[in-house]
Amino acid sequence: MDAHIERILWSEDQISSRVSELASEMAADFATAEPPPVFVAVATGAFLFVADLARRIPLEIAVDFVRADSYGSGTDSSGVPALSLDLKLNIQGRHVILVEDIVDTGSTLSCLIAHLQAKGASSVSVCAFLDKPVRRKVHFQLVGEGKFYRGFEQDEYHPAVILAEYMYSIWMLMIFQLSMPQIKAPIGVGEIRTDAKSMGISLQGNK
Ligand SMILES: O=P(O)(O)OC[C@H]1O[C@H](OP(=O)(O)OP(=O)(O)O)[C@H](O)[C@@H]1O
Repeated sequence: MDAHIERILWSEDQISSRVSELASEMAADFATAEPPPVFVAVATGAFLFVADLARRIPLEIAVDFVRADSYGSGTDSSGVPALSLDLKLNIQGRHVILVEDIVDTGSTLSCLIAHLQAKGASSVSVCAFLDKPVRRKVHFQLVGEGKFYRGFEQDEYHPAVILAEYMYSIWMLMIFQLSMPQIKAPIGVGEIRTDAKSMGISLQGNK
């Protein structure tokens, strides 16, 4: 295994058989579509995935590419993507299958689906290699009879992320407690006193 790969989620055989299943499912769904559907792959990430699908699907499909860039850094996009590569094919009245490698916040898909609909696609489906529904921020709507074909789903957070978020919550709670002035609030026969130094709460009788 390469040094930069932390862990393997799915083996080559698992991926290969899942791609074949997706191709078979789409072939059955579009068996009678005339003309056959167009694969619109989202550059750059989806180029290998669309090639694998195209080799396995027994239909005379056409392939084209689009690209939408959202200007951000690291793994979080800035939000609203802008189209930076457009189709060459005319998709007016055609069934389109938008092929993505990863669906994360959903903003890229949302932007591209609207674009394909505006170009006159009769339906827009999505075929994503990997879906991360826990990261979704933008809800995307398929067009016409469009379906969502999903290769794999990654729902869980990485343990390191869960630990980091837990430690952050504890740290924020400690800062909150330390910055609070001492509170003296009577409740019936007793009172609650917060001791900022020990961050404890004690019940004491009224004096
Ligand atoms: O659901 P979203 O939050 O919009 O993110 C998903 C998009 O982000 C990635 O592309 P990226 O912008 O990294 O470009 P690339 O494929 O050229 O690497 C990925 O390939 C998707 O297209």
